[in-house]
Amino acid sequence: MSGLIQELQWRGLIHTIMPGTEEQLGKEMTTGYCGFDPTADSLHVGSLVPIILLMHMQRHGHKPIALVGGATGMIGDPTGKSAERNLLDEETLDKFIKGIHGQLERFLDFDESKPNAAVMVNNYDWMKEFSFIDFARTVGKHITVNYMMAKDSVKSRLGADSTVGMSFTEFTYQLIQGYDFLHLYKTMGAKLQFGGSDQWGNITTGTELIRRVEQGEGFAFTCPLTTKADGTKFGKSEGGENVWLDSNRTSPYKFYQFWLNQSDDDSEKYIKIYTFLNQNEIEELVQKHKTEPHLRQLQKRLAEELTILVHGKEELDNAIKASEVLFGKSTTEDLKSLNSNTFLAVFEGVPQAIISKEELNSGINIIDVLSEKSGFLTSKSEARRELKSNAISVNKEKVGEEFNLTTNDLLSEKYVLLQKGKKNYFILIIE
Ligand SMILES: N[C@@H](Cc1ccc(O)cc1)C(=O)O
Repeated sequence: MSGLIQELQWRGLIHTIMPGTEEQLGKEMTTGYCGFDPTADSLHVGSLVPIILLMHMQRHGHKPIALVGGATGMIGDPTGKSAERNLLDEETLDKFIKGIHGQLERFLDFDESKPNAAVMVNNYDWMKEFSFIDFARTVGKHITVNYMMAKDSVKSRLGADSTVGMSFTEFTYQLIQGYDFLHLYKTMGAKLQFGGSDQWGNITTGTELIRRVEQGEGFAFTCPLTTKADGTKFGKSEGGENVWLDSNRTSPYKFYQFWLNQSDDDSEKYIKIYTFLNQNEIEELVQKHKTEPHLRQLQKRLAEELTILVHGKEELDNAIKASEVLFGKSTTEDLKSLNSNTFLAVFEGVPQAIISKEELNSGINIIDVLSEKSGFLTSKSEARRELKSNAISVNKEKVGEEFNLTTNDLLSEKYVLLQKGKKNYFILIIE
């Protein structure tokens, strides 16, 4: 039961903590919650820390509630935003809620026979029947505008340097999140809320409401927002795209690579934050890493643990296999085992040409394939020369001048991988 805060502290997961929170957690099984607004149909790596916090809670015997913000998603959290956001339409929101719900489910234990079974709620369920008049009378009356205006999320939009101002809609956001905490306190006995450090303002509006309406006490802590040693933004791939938890948006291979590419400094910090390895295991790993940094053991372990956590063991194995394909240690069989998404992710940026299926049916000689059909090599004579010197592979297998490419050579029924020497790749897409 106890020890949760201590553990979060050495992992670097505590930013601010409300007095009494550690005592509360040491005293009894505590119900605590964290909310996720549906701003896309998938969560991205930025949401992993709150998810992991929910998991730590449950591992320490407390009861986690994951809240999906169906109602708050309709308003839009102004926290950290310098300008008013566009409202999402209901159909889009519905899709987003479903996506996020399905993802959160995977990380927690919902087995109701256990006292600390996780629970998933959607704040739309209690907000949808709340009339404006009721809300204004029963919630709004307890919080002054002066109090609300003192929050950073509001202050930054009222100052002289803000040209955009803030709508009444976004201004009310903190009251809705605050009411969630009050509602969960009353109906499910939730005494704790946590989130990223930027959520402190919204969370304390909740503890304030609990105090004023119920004469009760709510507790809270926040975790630091993940930063990178080089100052760039955490959560983007090499190409600058978001790294999502949904494998259709970010392939497990890319996800694996994202963690593998972290710097030494960052991975030393992240291994504590993002994995469940204990202090001894981590210290040992860090020591090993310091003596042989070129082996990138920290990065590898980080990438392994997270890929398993988010995508499972099978996808981790695929991701490792895919990573080896690019570095030449793999066979045709390994290449064939990649699914189409992973194949494209591994060979992202490799030049491509399209060939029609009919043409391939009767077979095309490799010299033509390499030269005029693809443009991979500049001429037939260059193709002959490279083939003679044994430099050309098709799907990782060396071929000679007599080789004919046919539909039997397709990977994922669609691709052929051409290679000259070690590192020059070319992809044929057959349509
Ligand atoms: N405001 C939180 C999400 C949230 C919504 C409702 C809550 O009750 C709690 C948290 C965020 O943007 O990350």
